[in-house]
Amino acid sequence: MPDASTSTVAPAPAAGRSAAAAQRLRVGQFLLASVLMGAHVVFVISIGTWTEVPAVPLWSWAAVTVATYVAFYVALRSGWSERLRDPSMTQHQVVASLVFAGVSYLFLGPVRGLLPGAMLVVVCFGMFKLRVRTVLGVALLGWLVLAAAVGLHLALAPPPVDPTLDLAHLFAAFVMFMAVGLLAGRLSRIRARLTAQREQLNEALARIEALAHRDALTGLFNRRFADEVLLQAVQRQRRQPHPPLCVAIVDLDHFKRVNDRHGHAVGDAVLCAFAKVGLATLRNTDTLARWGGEEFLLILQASDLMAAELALERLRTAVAAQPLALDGGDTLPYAFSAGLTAWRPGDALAHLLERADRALYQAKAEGRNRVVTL
Ligand SMILES: Nc1nc2c(ncn2[C@@H]2O[C@H](COP(=O)(O)OP(=O)(O)OP(=O)(O)O)[C@@H](O)[C@H]2O)c(=O)[nH]1
Repeated sequence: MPDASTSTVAPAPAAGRSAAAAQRLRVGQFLLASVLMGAHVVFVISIGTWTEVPAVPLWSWAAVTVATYVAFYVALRSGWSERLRDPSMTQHQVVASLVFAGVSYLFLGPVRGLLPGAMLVVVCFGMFKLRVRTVLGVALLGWLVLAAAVGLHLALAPPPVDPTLDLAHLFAAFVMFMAVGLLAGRLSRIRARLTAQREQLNEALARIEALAHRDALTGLFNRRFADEVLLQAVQRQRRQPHPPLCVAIVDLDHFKRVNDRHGHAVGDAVLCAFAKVGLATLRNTDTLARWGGEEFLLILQASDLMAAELALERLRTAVAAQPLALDGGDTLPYAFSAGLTAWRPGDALAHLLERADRALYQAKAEGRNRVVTL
């Protein structure tokens, strides 16, 4: 439905997802991360039980991990996270996951070498959302937790201790984490470029839509848009005749003379001055459009003929009170004639316009600078 007000600009297209869709996406991403973390917890408990890791630290680790994920879920679903700068809590989730994963190095016995790879997946989760510095920061934190777990593992291991494998894990984890951090930098630059391009496209689209509805000279709605508004108003009138609909064709008087005496530029300035006075004088539920040349169409929705006549008289008085200021201090008075009519049951759009046109013709014939109602 076109915007029928005289003063509003065509609305820009919706620029982003709705809040509900964004929330759904956050919860979806969180559930995916939870499934992966859940699988990790099951894996660690299985390996830990199999390798006879003491039950208390193993199950405590699992309980704290699960409780933390439940807390994240509640924070997301309840909307509490909306108060945070990042309502998806990506950074919090990545940090928590890296800490829990890092600690699990202590429980994985002979398969602990798999852990740096699993932690890398967590860091990768962050790189789509977080800034480079943050990704590098959380990756380093994850690595430090892993390093502490490796240190503790070596300290607790019965002698003789061979640290080669564990230090190799640590080295590989450092290289992989930092590499992903650097890749995150590239990704973040691409993301920033895409965001800027999307904003530019949205702005361009809004401008194009506005231009498609507007007359280039006066800034009023153009004939195409007025046609759409009028057609929809007539269709609505057919379904529901009340409140009434009035239409006026407004034509500037002796406009050819203005052009001939003062030049086309002054003629253009008169058209713009009329548009300005019209926008300032009419209600913003009325639609004033340039119909062509020095002719304008005024659609008054929810106005009966008496109200419409008053509106046009108000416009006539305003136009008379504000002649165009010319260079050199002179002023150029101008006036208009208007043919006004109201929609009648059975009227098609063409009937309405034809009656308004006849009324305008009569106004011109009766001496101009007046409103005739038919
Ligand atoms: N400056 C300017 N003139 C325009 C524009 N569009 C149409 N015109 C002029 O408007 C004038 C209209 O002249 P006519 O149709 O003879 O009407 P009029 O002189 O206003 O006479 P009445 O309508 O009978 O009062 C023509 O001279 C057109 O060239 C425009 O965008 N800018």
